[in-house]
Amino acid sequence: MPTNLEYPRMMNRFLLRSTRSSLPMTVLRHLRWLSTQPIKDSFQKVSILYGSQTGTAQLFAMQLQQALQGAGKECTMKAMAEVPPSSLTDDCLHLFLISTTGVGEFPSNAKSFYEGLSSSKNEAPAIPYAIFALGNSQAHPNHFCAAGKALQQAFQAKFPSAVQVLPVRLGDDAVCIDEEFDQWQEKILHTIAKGTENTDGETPKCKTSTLATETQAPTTRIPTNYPELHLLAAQQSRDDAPDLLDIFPHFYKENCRQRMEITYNRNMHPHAVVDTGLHEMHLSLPSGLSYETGDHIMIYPRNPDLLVQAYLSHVLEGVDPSQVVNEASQAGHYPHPSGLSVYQTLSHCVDLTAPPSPSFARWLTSSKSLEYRQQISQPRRTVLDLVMENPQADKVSLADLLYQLPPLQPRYYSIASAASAHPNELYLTYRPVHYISSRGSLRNGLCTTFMQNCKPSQTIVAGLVSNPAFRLPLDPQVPIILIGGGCGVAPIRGFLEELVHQGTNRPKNVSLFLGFRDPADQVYHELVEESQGFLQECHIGYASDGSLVTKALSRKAEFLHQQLVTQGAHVYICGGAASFGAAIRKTVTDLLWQGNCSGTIPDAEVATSFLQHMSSEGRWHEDLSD
Ligand SMILES: Cc1cc2nc3c(=O)[nH]c(=O)nc-3n(C[C@H](O)[C@H](O)[C@H](O)COP(=O)(O)O)c2cc1C
Repeated sequence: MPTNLEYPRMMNRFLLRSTRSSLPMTVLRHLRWLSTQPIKDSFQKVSILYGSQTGTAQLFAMQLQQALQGAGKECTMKAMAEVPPSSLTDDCLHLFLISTTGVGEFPSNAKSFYEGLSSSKNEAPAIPYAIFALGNSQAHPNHFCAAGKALQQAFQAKFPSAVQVLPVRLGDDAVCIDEEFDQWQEKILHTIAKGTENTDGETPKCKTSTLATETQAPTTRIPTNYPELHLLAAQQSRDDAPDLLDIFPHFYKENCRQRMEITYNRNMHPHAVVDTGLHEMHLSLPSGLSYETGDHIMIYPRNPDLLVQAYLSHVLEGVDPSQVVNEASQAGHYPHPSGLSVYQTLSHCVDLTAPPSPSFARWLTSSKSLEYRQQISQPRRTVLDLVMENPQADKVSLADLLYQLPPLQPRYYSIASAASAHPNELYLTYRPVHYISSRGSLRNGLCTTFMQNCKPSQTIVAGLVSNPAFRLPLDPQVPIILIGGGCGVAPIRGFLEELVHQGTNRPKNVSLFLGFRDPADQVYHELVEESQGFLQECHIGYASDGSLVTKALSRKAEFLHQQLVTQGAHVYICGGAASFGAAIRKTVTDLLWQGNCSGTIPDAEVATSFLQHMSSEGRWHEDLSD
């Protein structure tokens, strides 16, 4: 799920609902079993296990650990890969936080656990456990929380005696995952408290039927129970260092430990009054590094200096930015590299633009009845905003910030060039995000603004990410349908360039449907012209005059029906998940059955399963952003 365009997380459409009557039999069986077991001792010890690709599940795991330790529990936290399934015991509650990556895949630090579980023999004891799954339903509707669901199924199949103490919770990036996690965490604390308080022999009750629908705000926690930070006098300040590669290379993911030089970075529409047009960046590849057309790239941004200064002046008044956060003191709990100065940590390691978690926001605003989505996450209010708006509130310590804010994560982008045409460099197409929040403040996308401000000859820290599910078919006779909206043109540009580079023998069997805001966004005229030799259909439309891609697709219903149903075409959809991706999926589903061209797809249900079948056959490819 690349983000050539950074949008704030899409907000709530629906809440997950789970009722006891809709629970599978296996879960009901476990719940009945649970109600007869003396579980209070199991909950004295808690083990948190996370599988996280870009850090969110890990951050939630850390918050959970602090909340549990604050509640007096003995609590460990590890990546799932560090723990073999055979080591799980029944004297400890196991809490899994697991995201989904790739196309329905396990994060790399959870894969070995799942493989071990899948090959286990059914001899495990009654292990108590609960799962919080992370995913994005808009960007990945067919693989939503696939890893979390697969983990639960493997538990049920392989460890039939294991006890699921809460139904699996599917946290959705497209809704408000921080709030969903907060509610789940509250349930966990509540369940544990009930289990351990239950000293009179009464059996603990697991209120499964209401768990996923209750939305009352948690009120109790104040996030201050983390270990103390030890600060040392500055040795030598390197605050101007553009990255941490020389200072702390392990800060970056393994495939991201290289600098790439920017050779070109330009607004493709230089006369625009507002600088939100499509931009193109070229990066020179270090020797030995190669990519395939359709791959992604991860880029590490840093917080703008002005923002770091603002936090130092208004939030952390009196903190010396050159002091070094001491290595020895944090004993494995500190979430950032120790040995860095406060300034470096604020620049590179914490996301200063992220909204605080629900509990931190409540604490900052001294409000227990805060409407988190409406008041914090939708307008993307930051700790800086809340501190400046609530001068009477308690002072935020350096530890509050460093333990509570999400770690600054790399952002994914689709590569916009063909590897065959540019083996030593790659292109990115991105749109700088600047928008006015619902409370009237100007917001800038962190990574796109960082990229926009980069100059040629500067370097950035980046890494290639293979995307094997997003490749052109090897057989040139197979028809191809490319559908892109806005920044979704990036991977399509790569494919067109690849096809042009393959030469003139290609049959005329590629259809191109591109949609932009207005004609100024159509920055790839020349490439489209060069592609005419193999383009069977070519539609370029603009929202500004109503010539939408969905309308063009509907006009071509019969042709598309034939391509999809009888010609075995491959379809590629690239753009925003919530707006573009969902609209294209609906249009294609409708045209498949409403045109009733062949009579083989009689209704919407059959059309939907036809698309799912295309997806499992590897003919329906999506590259959608949040
Ligand atoms: C490259 C990539 C691929 C993803 N694939 C899926 C997916 O197949 N299914 C899904 O539900 N969510 C998917 N997501 C969304 C993540 O699961 C979601 O953003 C989650 O909060 C990330 O958690 P993490 O930072 O702990 O890895 C994907 C995200 C990225 C960046």
